[in-house]
Amino acid sequence: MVSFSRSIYFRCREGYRILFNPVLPTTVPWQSTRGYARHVPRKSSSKRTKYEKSKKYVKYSKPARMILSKSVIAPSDAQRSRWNHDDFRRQKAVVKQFTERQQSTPYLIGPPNAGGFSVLKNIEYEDRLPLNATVARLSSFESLRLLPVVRNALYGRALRQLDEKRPSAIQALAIQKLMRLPSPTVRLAQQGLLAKEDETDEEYYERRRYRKNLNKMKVKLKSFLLAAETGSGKTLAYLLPLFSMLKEEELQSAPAVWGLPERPYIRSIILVPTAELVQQVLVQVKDMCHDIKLASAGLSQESTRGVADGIRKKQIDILVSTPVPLLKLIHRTDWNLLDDCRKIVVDEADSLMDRSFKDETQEILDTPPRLETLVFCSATIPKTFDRTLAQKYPNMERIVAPHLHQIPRRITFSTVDTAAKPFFNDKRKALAETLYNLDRSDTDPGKVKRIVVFVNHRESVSDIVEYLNGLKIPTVGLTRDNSLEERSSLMREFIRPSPLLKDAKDLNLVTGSVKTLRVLVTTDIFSRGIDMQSVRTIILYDVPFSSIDLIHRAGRTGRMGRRGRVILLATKSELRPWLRGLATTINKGYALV
Ligand SMILES: Nc1ncnc2c1ncn2[C@@H]1O[C@H](COP(=O)(O)OP(=O)(O)OP(=O)(O)O)[C@@H](O)[C@H]1O
Repeated sequence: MVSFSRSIYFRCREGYRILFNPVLPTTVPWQSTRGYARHVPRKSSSKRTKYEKSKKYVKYSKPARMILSKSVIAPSDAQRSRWNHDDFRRQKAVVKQFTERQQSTPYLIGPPNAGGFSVLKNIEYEDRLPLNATVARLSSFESLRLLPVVRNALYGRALRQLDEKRPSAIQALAIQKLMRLPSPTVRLAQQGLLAKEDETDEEYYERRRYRKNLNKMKVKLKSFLLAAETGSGKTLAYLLPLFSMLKEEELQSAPAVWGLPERPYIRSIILVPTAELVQQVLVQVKDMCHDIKLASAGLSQESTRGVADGIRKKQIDILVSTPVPLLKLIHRTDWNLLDDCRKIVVDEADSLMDRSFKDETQEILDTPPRLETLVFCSATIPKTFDRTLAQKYPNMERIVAPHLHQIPRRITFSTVDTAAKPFFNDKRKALAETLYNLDRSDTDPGKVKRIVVFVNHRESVSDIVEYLNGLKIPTVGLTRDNSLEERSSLMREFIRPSPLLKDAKDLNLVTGSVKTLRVLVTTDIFSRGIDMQSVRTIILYDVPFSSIDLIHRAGRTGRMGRRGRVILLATKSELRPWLRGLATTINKGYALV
């Protein structure tokens, strides 16, 4: 094996070539090496793309890391003869030229030839919020501008099991930014333009006149994007400021702020993509709102018509909903149901703004006449989502956590080559063997080990469940075809802490061939947002369609500081060079693209 220290061209995703100059010689295949990279136009001018010919074409190099494949490190004679010796001189020049630009941390350019897998926006280090200074300063909830009633509910309800209650990075940054200015409604109250309990008739008419004029003025919408890695506490990052803002508005004015006291209203909405997430978020909202004294409700495709119609008659501070049922309700109502809605949170925003949901979500966002605060929240920023946001909300404030698009380093990622002996490309065999190994491993001693297996298509679920149960490995399957009750009861089981083995007789573990496992086989319906705290191992039975799916599926484990393990099963045809390098990329903590 030769030591490799020379420039090398890579064909990168967009079809351009990248000239990569390693700084250190490397001899180990798949080793990630540090160097400098720049785009290089194709030699033949007829083959150059419009962009390569344009003046905008960027010529400078950037610090970069690359996973080098075997053919690069141990090249064949034919490959070696193609290398141009001039490159070596050029490499020196490039490095010299860009030593001043070295301050930024090296980033991963992305797996070469990764096809459609890489779809995320590459976020430069400079665009990620610096963690150290700001977050160190905001290391306790007391240092954040939250109403005491909200902080008490947080300590007494959401984080009651924790001895040390500290905000996560995204929570500190989000609360600080969202609570920076009083909301327009609070400002109106401070100017005496909102109803008071004991106002005289003159005051009332005076105030209505002012308000009428103010209402005609367009409210300036403040929009935010909260983006942080999975399991980093984004739900509380938007809930705490939302509770605080709503309560602050209430405390500044009499109950009649929102119109006549008897009139129904919806003051804020949290949009989520699935009925399971409505349930999960609503449980947390209701739990805290019990102490904070705010009214909440939930709406999803599983809600009965009676529940939906009931929402029109209530005074609701926070409505948690999926887009389509809410839109149907808006259409069925002959007044503007969202007349008083001033705040909207779009959770899992990249999914709600993609092709399947975009029109419905946007229609809801355009309905409230006086929307003041709009918060998008996501663990991934795909390129298309980024373009939509830039187009629709150019003034949006982006709160991007430093580790976005990284799979947390406490998660160990490994790949099983199912082509190897003794599986011979039989994935089901490889899965069973992996499960037997996990059964014997010493993670979670004395407890039931919960394992989630993700597949790409729901048709495969029943097949795998049948196979594993045939081998006496206790397995359940879950797809959209199951009823909401079945889905909820399984979700509850996997969300709760793992039971002790001696208490788990009903799981059939005693008669099974494995003694500690409980396996769930499912599709992407379980991959977003669901907070499965006791799941330590995720098995990716199929290679996910894209880096987005990979991040969300892997993110069901290793949540909020816990450890986890992700195992990818890949057949020979799936195990392309970039996929081999993926484990190294992830385990070294590089951001995916
Ligand atoms: N400050 C905190 N300290 C400790 N645990 C916390 C804190 N904030 C939230 N958690 C817990 O962390 C877990 C993950 O939170 P959450 O579900 O909000 O993550 P997320 O970032 O929305 O993940 P995803 O992107 O997968 O939806 C939850 O169980 C939550 O209760």
